[in-house]
Amino acid sequence: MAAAAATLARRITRSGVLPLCRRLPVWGRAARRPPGLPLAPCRAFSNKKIQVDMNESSGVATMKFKSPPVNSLNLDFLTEFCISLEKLENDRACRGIIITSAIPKIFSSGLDITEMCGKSTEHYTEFWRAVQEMWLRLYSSNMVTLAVVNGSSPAGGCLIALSCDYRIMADNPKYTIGLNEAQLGIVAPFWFKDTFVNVVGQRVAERSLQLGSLYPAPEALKFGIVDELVPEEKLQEKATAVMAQWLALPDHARQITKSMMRKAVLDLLVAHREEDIKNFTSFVSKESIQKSLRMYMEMLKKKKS
Ligand SMILES: CC/C=C\C/C=C\C/C=C\C=C\CC(=O)SCCNC(=O)CCNC(=O)[C@H](O)C(C)(C)COP(=O)(O)OP(=O)(O)OC[C@H]1O[C@@H](n2cnc3c(N)ncnc32)[C@H](O)[C@@H]1OP(=O)(O)O
Repeated sequence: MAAAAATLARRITRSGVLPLCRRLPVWGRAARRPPGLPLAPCRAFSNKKIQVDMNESSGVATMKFKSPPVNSLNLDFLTEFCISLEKLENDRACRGIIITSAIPKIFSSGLDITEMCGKSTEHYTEFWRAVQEMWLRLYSSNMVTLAVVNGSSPAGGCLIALSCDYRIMADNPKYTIGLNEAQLGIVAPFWFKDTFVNVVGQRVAERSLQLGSLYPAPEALKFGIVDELVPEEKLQEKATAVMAQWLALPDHARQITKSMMRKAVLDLLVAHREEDIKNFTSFVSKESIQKSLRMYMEMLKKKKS
C-alpha cells in the first residue's frame, strides 16, 4: 500500500498528467463476471484515512473518510483517495461507490488550509495537482457515484459531493454544505464553478459563489445542491435503495450519457491543467491571500474558546 501510494504520488507530481484510466465507457462490466463462480460477499481495504468495503454480490463499494478531526483534504488524503478510486475503477466487480464519512457530524471540511499556508511554490504545485487529480478521477468515473453527506461539507468537501451522480444528505439543519471560498478571501477555481453550475444552474451558482454561502441541509435541498434529505439513521438504507435504482440500468447507456454531460468541463481542465496550477500557486502565494487564510484559521481556533 505504501509503495502504491508512493508510486501514485510520484506519477501525479512528476509526469504532469496522470493518465486517467478507463475513462471511456466500459461496456457492461458486471456482465463480464464469469458465470457460475461463487462471489465472495465482501472485500475490504483500508488505508490510514479512508476505509473501503466492497460488497461483491451487489457490486457496490462503500468508501468512508476517517481522517480526524474533520476529514480535511491534505496531500496524503488526496493521494489515498486517488489510489482507492483507481483500484475500484479497475475492479470489474465494482459498479458503484457510496462515499461517506466515519467522523460524526463532518463529511469533509474541504481542502486542508494548512497545505495552502506558508509553504513553497513546489509544495503548492504538488498539492494543487493532487486536488485536480482527485476531481478528474471522481467526476469522470464510470462507476455510479453516490455521496451520502452525513455531516457538514464546506468547499472542497462540497466539491466531492457535487462531483458524484447523486447526493443524499442527513436531514439536520446543523449540517451545512456549499462552496464558501469567498468567505476565506479565495476564489473557487473555474472547474469548481463549472461542477456547481452543472448541478444547480447558473443563477444559484453565481449568487452562492459570490456570497460564499454555506447552506443548512433544508436550504441545500431547496437550491438543488443535494437531491434528498433523509433522517440520519435511514441514510444507509436509502443509499442502498438509490444505488440499486441506478444500477438497474445497463452500464454502457448510463456511462455514455454521463460522459456526454461532463466531457466539456473535464476537457477544459485537462487542456488547461498547467495554467490552472500556475494560477493557483501565484494566487495563493500572494501575501494578501496568505493573510486572509491565516486570519480564517485563527477565527476557526477562536470559535472554540
Ligand atoms: C484566480 C483564481 C485562481 C486559482 C484558484 C485559487 C484559489 C482557490 C483555492 C482554494 C480552494 C479551496 C477550497 C477549500 O476547500 S478551502 C477550505 C474551506 N473549508 C472551510 O472553510 C471549513 C472550515 N472548517 C469549519 O468550518 C469547521 O471546522 C467544521 C464545520 C468543518 C467543523 O467544525 P467543528 O466545530 O466540528 O470543528 P473545529 O473545531 O472547527 O475544527 C477542528 C480542528 O480542525 C481544524 N480545521 C477545520 N477545518 C480545517 C481545514 N479545512 N483545514 C485545516 N484545518 C481545519 C480546526 O482549525 C481545528 O483545529 P484545532 O483543533 O483548533 O487545532
